[in-house]
Amino acid sequence: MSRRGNLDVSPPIHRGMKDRLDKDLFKKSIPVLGVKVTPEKVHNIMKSEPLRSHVLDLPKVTKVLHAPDGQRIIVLRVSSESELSPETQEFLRSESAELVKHTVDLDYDYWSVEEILDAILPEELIAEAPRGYAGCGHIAHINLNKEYLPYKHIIGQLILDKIPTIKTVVNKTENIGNQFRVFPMELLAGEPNYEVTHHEQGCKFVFDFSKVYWNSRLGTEHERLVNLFTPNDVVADVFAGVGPFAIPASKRGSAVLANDLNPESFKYLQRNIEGNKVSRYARAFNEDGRVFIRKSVSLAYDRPFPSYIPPKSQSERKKEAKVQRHARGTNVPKPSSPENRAPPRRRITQYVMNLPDSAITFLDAFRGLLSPENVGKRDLSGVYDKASLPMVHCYCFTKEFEEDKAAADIRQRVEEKLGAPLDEKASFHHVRSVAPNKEMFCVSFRLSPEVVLAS
Ligand SMILES: C[S@@+](CC[C@H](N)C(=O)[O-])C[C@H]1O[C@@H](n2cnc3c(N)ncnc32)[C@H](O)[C@@H]1O
Repeated sequence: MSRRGNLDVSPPIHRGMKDRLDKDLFKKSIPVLGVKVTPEKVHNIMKSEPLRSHVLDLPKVTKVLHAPDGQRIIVLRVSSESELSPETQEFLRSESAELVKHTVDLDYDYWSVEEILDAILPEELIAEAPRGYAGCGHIAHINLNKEYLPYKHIIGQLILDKIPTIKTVVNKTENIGNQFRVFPMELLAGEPNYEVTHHEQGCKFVFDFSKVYWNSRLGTEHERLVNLFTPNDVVADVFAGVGPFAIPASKRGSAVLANDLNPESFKYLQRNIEGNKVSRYARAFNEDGRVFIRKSVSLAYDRPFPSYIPPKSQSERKKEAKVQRHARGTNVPKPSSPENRAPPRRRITQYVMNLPDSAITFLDAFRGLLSPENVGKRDLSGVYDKASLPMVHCYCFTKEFEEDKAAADIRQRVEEKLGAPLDEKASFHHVRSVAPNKEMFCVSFRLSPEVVLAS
């Protein structure tokens, strides 16, 4: 029960309400006392020591009212005079303040999602009741356990009504997504509009939440990896989704080949590349991951990326404009752009593989990656160097919770697929606990000559 002083301000209980949220039933009138004073006295009396602690302090409820006779009423959190101490009563008399009756009316808009839910759910369901949602643009996404399903539309309507930025509420209906990691979902409340605009790492992502993979909980991991990359890198993102690694990496100057097999992800990936103005450094592909890995070296070699030019500061732009104005009409040669001087980027330096269920099973695609059978007659000498072959960042799940055991389990599965040992510098980063006995890790390692030149 929610109390303010002696007042019970919790919503009325309506257990058993299921299919439809009847907002009209959430009304409560609470009798209280008010102190009637002249407008000039309001401030001093409210702040005075004897009265201060008795003034009503409910969020969203006015504490000073205008009386029809021009006086003001300071609303108190007591319902009878006997709840005021003798000193307070004496103080009010000395100020010629009159005690009057007043009613505080609360309705549906007053209470929070949790307070109303607690008034509706059977008592045995309250402790474990869903207390939050994952937000993605204008969509709130919840994952209800089956005992809460009879209340799903009420829960959806509550979130919709109470959270101003939310326009659509969905429930994930199964835990098993399809090949593209897209989960079936049902609309609980709001508009059936699933195209969202979501921001991460200063980039804007547009995508259809019902047709592509997106997980806002991976934001920190996306950022961690992108921070490892530099403008010297050419990154091949094998399972790119709508671009949460690829777009921020290219915005920071890395060149990126981004691939996803889901045609919907590919469509939004292209749209996000354009929308974030990174087409110079990012290209989208729509291939199976294995095919993409095999082609990646040739893709970067045949159509190298221009070197990175950092955006000019305002003062640099002004200075350049001045030089150009000065040079106009004279024979002063135009300064050559830094792009013309720096070599183009054609060597892949990083592979990102975020498909944790099965990414490890794609690792054999790196065997013979740089072999003539895979790259044809292309001359890779001077491009790839045995000592600095590409890094691979491969996401995976393991049942092992302890870092040592998890690393041993992952190492064994990775080495089996690569057909070669990982070097001792390989690192194993714990990303998050997905479920009991399901830990997500990222293993990062450098490809070895033995693997990439295997026949
Ligand atoms: C777990 S999501 C990761 C997406 C994105 N990188 C992220 O971090 O949010 C895996 C992605 O792999 C794509 N995918 C699944 N199977 C694939 C395959 N065989 N080849 C290429 N992409 C695939 C899915 O469509 C999905 O977008």
